[in-house]
Amino acid sequence: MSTNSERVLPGTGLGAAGARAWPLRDSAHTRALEGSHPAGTGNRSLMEFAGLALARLALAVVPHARTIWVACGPGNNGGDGLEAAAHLQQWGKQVVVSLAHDPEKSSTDAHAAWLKARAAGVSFNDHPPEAFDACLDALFGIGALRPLQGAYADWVACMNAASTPTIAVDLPSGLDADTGAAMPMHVTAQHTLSLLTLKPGLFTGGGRDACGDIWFNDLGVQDSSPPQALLAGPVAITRRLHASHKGTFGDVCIVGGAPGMTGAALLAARSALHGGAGRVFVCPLGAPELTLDPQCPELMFRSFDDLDWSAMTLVAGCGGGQAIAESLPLILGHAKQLVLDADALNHIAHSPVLQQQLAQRPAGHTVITPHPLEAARLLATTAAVVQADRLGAAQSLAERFQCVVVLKGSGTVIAAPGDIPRINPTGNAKLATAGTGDVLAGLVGAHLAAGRPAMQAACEAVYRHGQAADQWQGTVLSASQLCHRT
Ligand SMILES: NC(=O)C1=CN([C@@H]2O[C@H](COP(=O)(O)OP(=O)(O)OC[C@H]3O[C@@H](n4cnc5c(N)ncnc54)[C@H](O)[C@@H]3O)[C@@H](O)[C@H]2O)[C@@H](O)CC1
Ligand SMILES: [K+]
Repeated sequence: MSTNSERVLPGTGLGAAGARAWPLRDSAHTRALEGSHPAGTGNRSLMEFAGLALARLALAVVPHARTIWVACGPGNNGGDGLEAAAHLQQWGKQVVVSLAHDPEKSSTDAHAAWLKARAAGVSFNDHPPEAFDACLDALFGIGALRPLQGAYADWVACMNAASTPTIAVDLPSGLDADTGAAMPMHVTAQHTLSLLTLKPGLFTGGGRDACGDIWFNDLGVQDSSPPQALLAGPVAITRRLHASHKGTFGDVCIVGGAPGMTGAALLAARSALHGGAGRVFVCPLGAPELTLDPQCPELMFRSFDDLDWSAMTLVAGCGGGQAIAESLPLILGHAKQLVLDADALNHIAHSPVLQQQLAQRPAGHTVITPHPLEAARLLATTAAVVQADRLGAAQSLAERFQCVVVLKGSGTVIAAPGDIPRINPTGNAKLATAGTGDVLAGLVGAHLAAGRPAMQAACEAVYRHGQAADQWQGTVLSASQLCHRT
């Protein structure tokens, strides 16, 4: 095995350069994998490999650190920290370890690591050193069970307040490995080294903000079993045939824009056009007099009742307000390919009849793009419940409504019935502004119109949408600027 770890993603706001499709595995699978390799590879335990990989990463990312504080918890996460502490001390660092448990009661491996750290000359102190150049958060990994209290909470506060970097062992303490839900008290690290498996919780919910740069070391254990989720990889550039015409890339029709919300429909339409659709029609429900978008004269304006949209990809919602409600039965019943966003989803959430219509649409032709509150309305729950398990919520929606679901937010989740959910690695907080959701809906429409299967269309559009924000140099990105970049 290599003790060099691989960087999977840089911290938030730094783009997803170099990202590729990684398998993500939950803690139950990780424990089963650990159980099938109790002795690691060769004659070293997995913990010994983990400790060496951690110490090497620390040397690589904080090479000039002299004093390193290692905060160790009572389980094997703490054992990893003790192994790393022994190496770093032997390599000339001044290592201070804090423990709040009796090491005589640790697991066999963690006890052996404690003896090694003592033999190496590591200092032990039950409170953090007055000054330290870097810290290893080895408090809790996949075994964190309850909110952190007492000394553990104090140590987390100390790490988070320090101006020096924290490297989280396996995952930041207080973050749920499977869901990315962060406890009120959790570590905010600059680097996280995920061990043995890459956990889904690092990439969604509170994960990205808590982890910083995400690194991975498989500890020499190869795992070819199906993952519980996938990190979505970059979009392949598709070659457009020379012998193409505007019909080749499909027609998109945007239905939305209730009075005062015409801009939402225009944003979706411009985005579909710049996203590669052959022709884009707009049905602005609140502004029938509108016949031209001067900034995008390619768009064609029609009344919804007069347009033959039966062979088009429809994008419905986009500032549709109350006006979209009366068209939804027709749209759900007859649209060939369909993207449902915002107000369309809110109306569906309130109507069992529309819900049934949605679930009965032909498989593989519908994408819904809810944010957490819209997802909560559809699931008859709260946004907090959705955010506590974003993967689970997206998969439930996909199964219940038999469609592809794009659950927006930090680490957008894309789920389809019977498929492995994807977590998107691109995007940043510049997207947290009005209209970016309309841009995404239009872009999904363009990818569907180009003939992509619904899951692929959704994954590609979400990746490109986030990538455009990652590549944007300014600090503020408006939705209309975003339209042109995707
Ligand atoms: N699973 C694996 O394959 C491997 C695991 N390793 C490490 O071991 C970790 C998992 O070890 P464990 O299962 O021992 O779990 P943890 O080390 O995450 O913690 C579990 C221990 O903490 C206690 N605990 C949980 N929440 C607490 C709280 N709020 N306050 C006080 N005590 C609390 C539990 O009672 C238990 O004793 C991984 O995250 C990883 O760092 C590595 O050694 C290598 C391989
Ligand atoms: K940790």
